[in-house]
Amino acid sequence: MSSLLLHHPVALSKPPPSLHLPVSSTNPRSPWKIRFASRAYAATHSPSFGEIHVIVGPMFAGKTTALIQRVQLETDQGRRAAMIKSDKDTRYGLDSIVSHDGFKMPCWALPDLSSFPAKVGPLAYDELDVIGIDEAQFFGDLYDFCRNAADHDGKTVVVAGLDGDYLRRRFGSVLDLIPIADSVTKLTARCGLCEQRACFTLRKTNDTEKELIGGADVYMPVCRQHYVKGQIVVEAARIVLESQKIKL
Ligand SMILES: Nc1ncnc2c1ncn2[C@@H]1O[C@H](COP(=O)(O)OP(=O)(O)O)[C@@H](O)[C@H]1O
Ligand SMILES: Cc1cn([C@H]2C[C@H](O)[C@@H](COP(=O)(O)O)O2)c(=O)[nH]c1=O
Repeated sequence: MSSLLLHHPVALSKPPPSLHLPVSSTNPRSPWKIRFASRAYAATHSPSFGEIHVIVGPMFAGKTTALIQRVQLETDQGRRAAMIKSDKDTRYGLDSIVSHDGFKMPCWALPDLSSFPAKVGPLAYDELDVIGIDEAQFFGDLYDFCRNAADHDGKTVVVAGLDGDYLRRRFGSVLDLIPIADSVTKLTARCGLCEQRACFTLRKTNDTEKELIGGADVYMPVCRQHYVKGQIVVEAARIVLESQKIKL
């Protein structure tokens, strides 16, 4: 399974950690000594810190495409990367992340993120520079995993997921990452009804559970106007169906 660690054919070593030490060259108390000591300390003690980049948006906004492109770019630059997705999403099998346009990348499909280091092997985990996570809304341990990976393990974590569900409520812990993220990107899709910018996902069926795996058969990206109108239509249909059930 180590083939799922994506890497460039030419092995490059990790870049050295950058020095951001507040040493002033005008310090009257032996500036060179302080600067030298600080650099020596940093070289031996400074861990290389990671980063967290979050990509959110409605369905069909291009989140998976952006994640694949970002991780591909990293591997092209010689960094070692692995992709993870939730094993709840079985739409395209479990061995690949696949965008709605058909772009693919091999991945680990896992029930949770904490099992990843053991699954991949501790040595292989240590060597990883970049971890991509798709369908992040489905991971209950998303926050702890990403924080540890970036703060303590020096990983660059790129996370793609839904910020909101079909009722526009927060989805999983994706939003909890914002305070610990280096960057947050909200992508938009095209409204399935008017082609305007779409920020929301409309569920076209009467199902009410929060988690319901599906694609264009169940969901449509919509603008604000069509989200509000669409909710009224779906709710009206639900009431009609409920009343018919009662009569039967
Ligand atoms: N029914 C559809 N509605 C909207 N976009 C679609 C549909 N089917 C395929 N697409 C394509 O899906 C692409 C986005 O795919 P993807 O990166 O998987 O999005 P996300 O991960 O945000 O759901 C769009 O650029 C669009 O070309
Ligand atoms: C809105 C919404 C979506 N889901 C599911 C449907 C899909 O399986 C994924 C999202 O996939 P994508 O890569 O963002 O296209 O999430 C859900 O379970 N509940 C919802 O409310």
